[in-house]
Amino acid sequence: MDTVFDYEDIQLVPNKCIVNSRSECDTSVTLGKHKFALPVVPANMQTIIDEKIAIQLAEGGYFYIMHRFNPETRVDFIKDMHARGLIASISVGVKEEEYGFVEQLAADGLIPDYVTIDIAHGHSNAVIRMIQHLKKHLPETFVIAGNVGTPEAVRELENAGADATKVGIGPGKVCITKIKTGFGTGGWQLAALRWCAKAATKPIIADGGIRTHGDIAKSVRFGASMVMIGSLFAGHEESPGETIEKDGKVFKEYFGSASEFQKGEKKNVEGKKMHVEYKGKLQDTLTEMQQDLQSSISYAGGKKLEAIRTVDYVIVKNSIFNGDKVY
Ligand SMILES: NC(=O)C1=CN([C@@H]2O[C@H](COP(=O)(O)OP(=O)(O)OC[C@H]3O[C@@H](n4cnc5c(N)ncnc54)[C@H](OP(=O)(O)O)[C@@H]3O)[C@@H](O)[C@H]2O)C=CC1
Ligand SMILES: Nc1nc2c(ncn2[C@@H]2O[C@H](COP(=O)(O)O)[C@@H](O)[C@H]2O)c(=O)[nH]1
Repeated sequence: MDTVFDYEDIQLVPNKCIVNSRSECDTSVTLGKHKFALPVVPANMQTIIDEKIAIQLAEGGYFYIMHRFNPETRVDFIKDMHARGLIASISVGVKEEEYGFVEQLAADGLIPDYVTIDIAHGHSNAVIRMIQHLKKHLPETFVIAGNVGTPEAVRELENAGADATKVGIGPGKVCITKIKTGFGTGGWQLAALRWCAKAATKPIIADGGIRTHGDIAKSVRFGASMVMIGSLFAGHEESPGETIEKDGKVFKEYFGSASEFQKGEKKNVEGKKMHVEYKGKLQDTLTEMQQDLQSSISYAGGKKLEAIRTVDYVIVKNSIFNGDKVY
């Protein structure tokens, strides 16, 4: 591993513009059999997505991944999404009961379009076994496996049959893995993404650490096909979770999937809870993200997302904000 860096340390270098308007730039991306409006997916966390948001995103042409924390609702969720003519994209864990769940889906002919194996330490035999189980019983389903932070892990999960791997251990806003265990890609997520992308032969989803819309373009430059985002999607009108008022300002809760609040117990806690300022409508954020990414594509000197993948970059080591606050 050579030089490491993170989102803050990088600036992309502009190329000559070839469009007359940023609206000419196409931010769409294909993952598996479907095309989506943005290379962005809200995190599969309980304070980020619920059934209503999943429908809103799918109807709007955005990718989504439903979380796995109400396991008993997943069958009806798949049926409902398919009845509406929408993609069904769910998450699973690796505990014993999940094997039976996958077999039941296959027996009932309920085939999710996407299944994400959502585990903290994805470079494990438990995840490899689940990939193989999914591929055996649901061969048509696109399987996303994670999370990992090394090229070895990407190769092993791809070889086991994963259609995409999710990279990011510890860079999340409500993550405390890096502090509690000393491990992860926190602080060097962008470099880890580049390292993993060099080994990957299938799509990579960069997960965690996105703090500004420009970080999406940087992720694409360093090899991501899709970017998973939690904190920037927290705090919207539609966001699940408690709303509080403090000093005349409205906040909404955002908690980690490995937090005490999610688990209901203080065991192997690797996540925390925070309150984020109310952000208004989710669609407004998605629209702004799309406009910013269209602008990124224009600076890359192209009309499509692919233009970003080859731009030059410089390492500026934590100086790009120059004391400015972004949000
Ligand atoms: N992206 C990230 O950086 C991180 C994300 N998370 C999120 O938190 C949620 C909970 O994750 P997770 O605890 O994996 O899920 P689960 O609580 O469902 O645990 C899955 C299984 O893996 C075992 N397990 C968990 N961590 C380890 C480990 N480090 N080594 C060996 N076995 C392990 C668990 O056993 P046991 O509990 O007995 O060890 C359990 O049997 C997920 O949504 C995940 O995405 C959590 C931490 C980091
Ligand atoms: N270490 C932990 N990571 C977590 C936990 N819950 C979720 N996550 C990861 O964070 C990203 C979102 O990151 P953000 O910077 O965009 O907010 C999410 O997709 C998970 O991979 C947790 O409890 N601990």
